[in-house]
Amino acid sequence: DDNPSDWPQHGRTAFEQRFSPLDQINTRTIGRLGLAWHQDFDTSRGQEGTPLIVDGVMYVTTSWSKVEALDAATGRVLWRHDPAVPGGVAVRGCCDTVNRGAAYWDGRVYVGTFDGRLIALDAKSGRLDWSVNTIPHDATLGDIRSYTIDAAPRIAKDVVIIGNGGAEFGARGFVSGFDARTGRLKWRFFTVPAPGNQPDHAASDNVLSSVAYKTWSPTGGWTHSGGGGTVWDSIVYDPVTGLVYLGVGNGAPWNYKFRSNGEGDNLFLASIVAIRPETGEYVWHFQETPKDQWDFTASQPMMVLDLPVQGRMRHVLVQAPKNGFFYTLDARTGAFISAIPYTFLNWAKGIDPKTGRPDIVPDALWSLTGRTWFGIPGSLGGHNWAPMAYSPQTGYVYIPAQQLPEPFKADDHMRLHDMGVNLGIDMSGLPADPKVLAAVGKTVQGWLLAWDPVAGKAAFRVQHDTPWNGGVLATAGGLVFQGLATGGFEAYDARTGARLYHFDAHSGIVAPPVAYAVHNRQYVAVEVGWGGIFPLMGGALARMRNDSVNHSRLLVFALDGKDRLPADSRPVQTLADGVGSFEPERARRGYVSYQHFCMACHGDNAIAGGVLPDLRWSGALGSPDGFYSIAGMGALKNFGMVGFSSVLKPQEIEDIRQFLISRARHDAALGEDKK
Ligand SMILES: O=C(O)c1cc(C(=O)O)c2c(n1)C(=O)C(=O)c1cc(C(=O)O)[nH]c1-2
Ligand SMILES: [Ca+2]
Repeated sequence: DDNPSDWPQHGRTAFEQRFSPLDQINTRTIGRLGLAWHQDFDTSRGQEGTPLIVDGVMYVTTSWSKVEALDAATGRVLWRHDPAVPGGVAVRGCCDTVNRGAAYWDGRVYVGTFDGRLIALDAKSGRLDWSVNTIPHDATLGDIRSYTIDAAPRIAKDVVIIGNGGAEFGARGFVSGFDARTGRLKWRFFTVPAPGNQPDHAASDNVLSSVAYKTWSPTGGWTHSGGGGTVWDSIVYDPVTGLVYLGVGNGAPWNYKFRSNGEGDNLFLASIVAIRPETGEYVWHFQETPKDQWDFTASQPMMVLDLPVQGRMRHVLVQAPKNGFFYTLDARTGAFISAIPYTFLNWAKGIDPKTGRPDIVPDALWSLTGRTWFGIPGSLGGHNWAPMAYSPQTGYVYIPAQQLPEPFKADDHMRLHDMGVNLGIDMSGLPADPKVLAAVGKTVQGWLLAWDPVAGKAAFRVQHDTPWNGGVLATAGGLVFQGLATGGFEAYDARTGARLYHFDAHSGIVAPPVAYAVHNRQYVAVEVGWGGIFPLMGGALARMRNDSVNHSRLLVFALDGKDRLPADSRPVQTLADGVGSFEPERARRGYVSYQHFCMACHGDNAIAGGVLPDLRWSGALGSPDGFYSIAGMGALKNFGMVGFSSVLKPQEIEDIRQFLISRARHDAALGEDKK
């Protein structure tokens, strides 16, 4: 914390509290806050990056893992680096081609690329120092299917640590540690055992065979799908304990019965695992959600705090994972301290106060009951990846919390596909009936939640219009900053939640703001760009009370800032001329294929959330051949839209086109176009 002007690490300091000690912008001066400068990005997909600021230079990462170095006072571009991620890789990621940020260490900038590389750039020139493939195609990795990187690397003791995503498709989670100078692999830690419990010659060998393997059915589907457990976002290095904490993700596939024959807790899924940065050696683990079948990742951002617990100061690790409980663990030992619901949840009756193990509601085990479970939280969690912040002034943790219920029902004909997601869940989404949508819409909520981690309860909640809001920044000016899904950039009084500032950013914000200073002038910067999984997949829910589109840019605020954004523009979408007709039976079949292969990006039931094309209004709908050239043959592959001819027959792709026409005609009749 020697350098209050900088934001040199992902969560500013190693403890990742996202608190800036700067106070020039404060509850008294906030009325003078204005846009100082902005800078457009050259991509129009989700922006989730945390900018780093070191000695007056800002390092930002954008969608497709691109990197820019800017003069942090003026926005002048110093260098740009495009790692040229092939467009077709987009389809290997569940959740947009986002990137959450770089790591800086000793004159180098480290970035994980969406296609699985870790690159080290010279911080002065942007020149590539080294590049390694973190996902080697060797036998130890089990089924190599869908590994992508969107998380920020972390640095601990001269080791760069990075994981990956992919558990919605099929992946076996692991993290790797590379020598920060040379890029040489030092160790690898797998989070899930090898299919036959054979050694990987990795740091995880002992603990996997002695502890984890017996928590899996030896004949479960995981032996083909990899089991999941991807470390796709949070990794925290704690210099006080010398440990690295890994936030481990969900099971692959989600369906626990298919995955593990309905047996065992499936370690280390949905767990926090502590390892040593020098060797990758296992130290402790804590499983938050045994038998995961709700995508209840423990990969949500973690932070380290020193807090009084029953009158005694403890060095703790806290997390508000998807499953709805706020966890406090002893950082050195992993010992369970508490887990308290931070949002409404219905999957567990409570938590064993000694062990921290949840008492799971039997009906919630949808893969075993065969019945539909209306789960709260749903798979997007009570809190997803958007970072929380802590203010030592108030003692509150500020959580971008949400409520997004979801029906879970087993797919009785589960088989593993080569393309598209592999969840083992019935993929039907919401009906198009506006009455049903309105009813479901009422359950969909978003808040800025000020959580008192000592008292174990909410201090206050700021109600937002929608879920999927941005990450949070707390500052010594007594302020909390957050961007919103609906495009507002807001500042709140950290004590009361009173809104003190609003700026219309013209596009949903999901990224977390940062604060820094150059020449004694304080700035607050945030990446703008609606995206991530919710607007891609969310369908009607993502459009509820929100017409956000993606305009990707960096906004930088300061006192007396005078810059302005160009006029807002939203595309006008109408039924394409000559869109043609459809056969109801073909459209019905097309719906099933659409939900399986297209929905994850273009939205549930063909309603897109403002980032990727809404296919109801696609100009390609009128031409069977044109549509096939894109959806079958991959004419738009360089933009991230691959062809599906290897998994869908031409007539199945034509069924999808007819389904989209049926949806366009239905919704145009409801007056849904032109929005
Ligand atoms: O299981 C995984 O491997 C994995 C990866 C990712 C990712 O890499 O972004 C997400 C998720 N899961 C996930 O469950 C999730 O809700 C999610 C949201 C986002 C996002 O960036 O908006 N990514 C991911
Ligand atoms: Ca997941």
